[in-house]
Amino acid sequence: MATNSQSTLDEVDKDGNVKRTESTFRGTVSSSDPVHKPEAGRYHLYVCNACPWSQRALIARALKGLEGVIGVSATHPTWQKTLPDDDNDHHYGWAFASPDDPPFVPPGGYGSVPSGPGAIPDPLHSFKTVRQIYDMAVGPGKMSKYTVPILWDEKTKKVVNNESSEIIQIFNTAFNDVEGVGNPGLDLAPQTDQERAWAEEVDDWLYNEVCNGVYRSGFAKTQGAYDVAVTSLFAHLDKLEQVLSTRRYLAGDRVTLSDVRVFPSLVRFDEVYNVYFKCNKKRLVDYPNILNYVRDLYQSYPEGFASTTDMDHIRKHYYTSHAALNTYAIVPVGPNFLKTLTEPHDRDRTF
Ligand SMILES: N[C@@H](CCC(=O)N[C@@H](CS)C(=O)NCC(=O)O)C(=O)O
Repeated sequence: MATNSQSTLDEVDKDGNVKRTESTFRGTVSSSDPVHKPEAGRYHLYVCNACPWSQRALIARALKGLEGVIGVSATHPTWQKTLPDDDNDHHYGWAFASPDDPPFVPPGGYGSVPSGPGAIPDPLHSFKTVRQIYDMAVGPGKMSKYTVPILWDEKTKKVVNNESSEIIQIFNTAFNDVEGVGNPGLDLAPQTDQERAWAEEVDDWLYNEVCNGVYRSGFAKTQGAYDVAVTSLFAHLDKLEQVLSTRRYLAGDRVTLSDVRVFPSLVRFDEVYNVYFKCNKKRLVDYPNILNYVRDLYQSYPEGFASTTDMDHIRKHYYTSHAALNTYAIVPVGPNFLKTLTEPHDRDRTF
């Protein structure tokens, strides 16, 4: 396993398999937590709109109506040098910008990328990079990776949690008694023991083989590692297609956290993973049930699923951030998947 990997791109074992390290901060917000109590205006969410794990947090925040209670900042989609004045530091990662700032030059030195309207600078500390957030929380040089999303506690100046699957659970439960929450009664958790067991199983294989499976395919550093990852990815997309032939949502008769977890990976598939990560055995549009499921979420819950889908940032980020994979930072034309998403679906008639 590569040590001190500074990005998922470099987290590979000796056989070229991607091995994602666990998230570091696993705290929670709760009235029974000794430190992080639920309060309006105390917590801030740092994201990149292009990042699927960040979009999970944005969807949960929007569905629960937490916009007035938890602020958000969104980085520029193109990675930058995070210590630009230090010639001995070679880390590239997330940097903040405002839509009026000059375009960023991608890491390979070619091209020029405007932030687009989706970038939101940091209002709390005017942080220039995500690296500075971690440096403030734990001190410089303590972290080897600087990932988003981050749930930040402004009162203690600490990172509460940087694991998307847990941030969405915090958003679902922690702030329901706080004034100003738009949708405190909405429960995104599975409701019965049976649904909970099923959700756990589905979440597990979807995370390993699909959501992370696209990265295991796209960042693999040997043919063998890629072959294993991509074969399993399509076997599990076939399985998802089957699952969605008998149920409208993943884990129950309404939207749950399982849908929140998988949607961001599916919505990126045809624009990015199919091309950039070499996941091109099939496209998402070749799976009728999956396609209509994504359309259903996008159209039926636009505040959660559509408003948080920033296809401009999605396309810009992947194609312009990794000099080793796309030196000249050319963004391919794409199939206009957003248009496909607005076309009619059959889910309400089928279920
Ligand atoms: N397990 C984390 C993964 C977060 C993650 O890998 N985020 C990516 C963005 S898509 C990141 O910030 N990568 C920075 C890097 O690899 O240097 C979660 O689900 O929250």
